[in-house]
Amino acid sequence: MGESVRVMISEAEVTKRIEEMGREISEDYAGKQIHLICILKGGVFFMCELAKRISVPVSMDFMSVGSYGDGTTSSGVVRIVKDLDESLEGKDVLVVEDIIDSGRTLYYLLDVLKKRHPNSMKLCTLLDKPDRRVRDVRVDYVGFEIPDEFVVGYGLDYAQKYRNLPYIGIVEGVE
Ligand SMILES: O=P(O)(O)OC[C@H]1O[C@H](OP(=O)(O)OP(=O)(O)O)[C@H](O)[C@@H]1O
Ligand code: HPA
Ligand SMILES: [Mg+2]
Repeated sequence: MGESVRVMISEAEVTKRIEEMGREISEDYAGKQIHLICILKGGVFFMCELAKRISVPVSMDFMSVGSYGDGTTSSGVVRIVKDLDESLEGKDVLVVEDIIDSGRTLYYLLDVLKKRHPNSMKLCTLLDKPDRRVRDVRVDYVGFEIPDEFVVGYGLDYAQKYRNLPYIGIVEGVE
């Protein structure tokens, strides 16, 4: 059987939820500036859509942390592929992710970022897959809680494919 993608969360549903999250975040950070940190590559679509719906001033930086390679399970070894350009000293940092799955990526990353003395640090993810958690990570903003399925689209890949799908889908017909 060939590989195919079935829609799990439609483009309209994702857009509506991101609008709500943008409003909630803007209220919570009223009077402040948010330093958004995008975790590449998966976080990029969500971060762009979210940033457009935040009404307080934002600055942005990008970091790439890899552990999945081309498979559907994490290797468990997290490494920084590209570090941030700017210091976090005194900033109100909001880390933006596409998905929290085992929690390994964020567990490692939050530990690294906390040591850089931000004024505050919160975590925002489009998708949360709690059934697969092996590391405890406190998430402040969650778009959707999803079941234990390997998903693609909206930044999420399977072997680097499908990131550009405008919805969240389930890959079928793969190991
Ligand atoms: O909670 P975890 O089990 O650690 O999984 C979540 C992480 O894995 C994916 O990134 P990946 O390492 O595949 O890099 P990518 O964003 O470039 O695809 C995803 O974008 C998250 O960053
Ligand atoms: O379900 C997933 N899909 C794509 N990439 C991922 N990285 C962690 N979990 C996933
Ligand atoms: Mg990936």
